[in-house]
Amino acid sequence: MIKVKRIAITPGEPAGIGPDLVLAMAQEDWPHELVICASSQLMVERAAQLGLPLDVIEYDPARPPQPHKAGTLVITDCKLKAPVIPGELNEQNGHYVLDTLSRATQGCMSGEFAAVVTGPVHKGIINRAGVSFSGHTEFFAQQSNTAQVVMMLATEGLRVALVTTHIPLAYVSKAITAERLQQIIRILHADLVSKFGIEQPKIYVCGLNPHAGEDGCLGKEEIEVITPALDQLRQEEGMKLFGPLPADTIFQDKYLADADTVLAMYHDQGLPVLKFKGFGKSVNITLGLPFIRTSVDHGTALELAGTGQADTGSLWTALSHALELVEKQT
Ligand SMILES: NC(=O)C1=CN([C@@H]2O[C@H](COP(=O)(O)OP(=O)(O)OC[C@H]3O[C@@H](n4cnc5c(N)ncnc54)[C@H](O)[C@@H]3O)[C@@H](O)[C@H]2O)C=CC1
Ligand SMILES: NCC(=O)COP(=O)(O)O
Repeated sequence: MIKVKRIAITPGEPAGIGPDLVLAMAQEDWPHELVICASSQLMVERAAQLGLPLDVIEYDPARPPQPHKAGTLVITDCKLKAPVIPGELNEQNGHYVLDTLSRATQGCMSGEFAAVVTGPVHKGIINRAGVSFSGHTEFFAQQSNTAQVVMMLATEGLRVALVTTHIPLAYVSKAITAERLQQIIRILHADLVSKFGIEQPKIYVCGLNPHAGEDGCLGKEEIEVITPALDQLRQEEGMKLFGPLPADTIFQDKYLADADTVLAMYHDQGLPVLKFKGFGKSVNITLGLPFIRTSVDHGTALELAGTGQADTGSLWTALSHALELVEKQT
């Protein structure tokens, strides 16, 4: 019999679809306890707007974890700073969102929670609230004092990891140093072995420039940085790395049938392909953190908040994936 674990869930931006999705997911039984880091008032109001039954249970860390029962929500209350209107961002609640993430981090770091699953946040409104914030990935890394983490999204038949995450395109080339690339690949390799049970991961690496630089006439990063960094890892650490290959032709069956993951150089080089294949059925996983963190593949979809039209597919995938990782760990 499996031991019941506590999984933290952060619904994210209160005016977005995160609360709706969490409420919809809560309508089924789950084998582990789900602890929602959010405002109880928000969840009760949104449940009423959606016409969903809800029995709120105040979170008690002293109580042994219980499997999640359909129609209930165990909530560790985080106070809103302002009332919420679905679909309307309010910068006064920027700090509320960060409070929910900090509560989850603190619980994951102390061992209170076995994992955290995050709903979508709105990066812009958190910045408008006066906090420099580029994403959960960077926030959790900073809060857990982790120097380097890796963003990887996965859907049926494809995993895509990123060398750079939420930075302007103009900064990407400078950010791709041999040191960073090697750190990222080591984390990716280690987690594919330990978390995904792949003995000798095969990592297919994209070039940065069109046609992977075309022998240097369309850009020199492949020759000066990427190829030497990969060669060193192949020779000294025995990793199975392929490339750098042109990003416009790497995503074809010939390579994907063999690849355990594709490593893209930047956000919009890899994620559009992944989302074209599996938007709404993908999970975002942060590798290299001292705890398990999975997330949805989509954003706040403000126009759908409170309508009951938002699709729960990605949250379901993210939660199922977190539970798999938790069970594998034990
Ligand atoms: N995990 C996270 O916290 C993420 C947050 N974001 C943030 O979300 C905000 C809005 O970003 P957008 O680029 O507009 O992306 P979005 O994912 O919110 O919306 C893109 C399109 O997909 C639709 N959509 C998204 N999720 C859906 C769902 N579950 N069911 C049905 N339709 C859905 C929306 O209605 C819209 O048409 C931004 O601030 C962005 O930074 C974006 C991606 C991930
Ligand atoms: N495109 C992924 C995204 O924006 C979510 O990033 P994060 O908030 O999980 O770091």
